[in-house]
Amino acid sequence: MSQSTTTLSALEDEDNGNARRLSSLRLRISLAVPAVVFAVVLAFEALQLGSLSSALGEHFGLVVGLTGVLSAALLALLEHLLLRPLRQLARGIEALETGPVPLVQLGAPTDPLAHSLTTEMDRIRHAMQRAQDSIYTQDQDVRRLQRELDHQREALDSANAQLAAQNRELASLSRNDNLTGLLNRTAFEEALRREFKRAQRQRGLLSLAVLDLDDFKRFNQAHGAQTGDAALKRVALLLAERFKRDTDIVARLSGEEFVVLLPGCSVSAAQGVLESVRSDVRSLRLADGSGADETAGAELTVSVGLAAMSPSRPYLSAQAFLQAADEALYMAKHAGRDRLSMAA
Ligand SMILES: Nc1nc2c(ncn2[C@@H]2O[C@H](COP(=O)(O)OP(=O)(O)OP(=O)(O)O)[C@@H](O)[C@H]2O)c(=O)[nH]1
Repeated sequence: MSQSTTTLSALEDEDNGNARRLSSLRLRISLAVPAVVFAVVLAFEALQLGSLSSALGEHFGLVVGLTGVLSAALLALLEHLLLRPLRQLARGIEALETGPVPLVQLGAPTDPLAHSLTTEMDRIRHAMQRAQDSIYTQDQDVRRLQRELDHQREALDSANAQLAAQNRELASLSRNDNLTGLLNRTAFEEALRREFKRAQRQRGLLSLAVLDLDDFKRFNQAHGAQTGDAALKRVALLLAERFKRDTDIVARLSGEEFVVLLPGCSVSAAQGVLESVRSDVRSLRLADGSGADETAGAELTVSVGLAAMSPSRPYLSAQAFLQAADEALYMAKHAGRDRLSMAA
């Protein structure tokens, strides 16, 4: 059985129950009223005429008559004042669910009570309709707000994604050198601290080379700053190509100074690769913007200071390690440039 059928039959049951209760009420009033009236009349007669038995005997007919008349009057009064308005009220409430309440449904149009009830029912119905409209409007508002919220959430997500991308770019910018794209000094120092600690802990090998282009001031003056920039980029590319293991770190420390950090690399292996890098730099022919053949371009050399850390050659700190490589570079410069010097 469907739910609507069940609801309908429940409503019908309720209507039948109400009708039964109304009939029962009417029956009880019909019995109670004559009994009460009869008792009142008897009491009155007894008071007036002395004893109850003589009163009953002599005025029985009169008492019955009076009781009947009074009962009928009282019943008519109850019907008019109580039962009929109750029925009209019930019908009115039922009618509220379906629409406007017609006057005929509640009673004669001329009946002031029925008219007043109809008016009240209409007012209640209108109030309920307004409340329903208001709930509908609020529901629409909530749905609209929900949609707006969804849009704003999407916009926020997209803004967050953009922000994350910009942050990544910013982080990359703050870790990379603008001209060459290599790691900058900040990123290098971070890596040096990390790799130094690791080598210390694991008693591993760590090689560190500082490379500085020779007489770069003169190079710039002779060929122009643009050619100088191109030379820096070319050397950076060369280093990146030579040191491409995952663990290798190549950075530009400043102007014409580069650094290479090689975890797990022995001093002899590092020395071999760095010597070949030095030779490659000397072989570079950089166009100087004069339009001449590139092979006849500007010549460049590099000096290298190399320090190597191992269990037999420990350093006290990362800073001391870097300083050792710097001192080796100074020696290479002092010895005439275009060479590699080992840290003492
Ligand atoms: N083109 C160019 N030049 C730079 C850049 N950064 C630094 N320089 C120049 O590099 C030159 C470095 O000069 P110095 O410190 O005297 O060193 P050097 O001339 O190479 O001499 P040594 O290092 O002793 O061989 C300066 O003239 C700087 O202007 C850069 O990004 N681009």
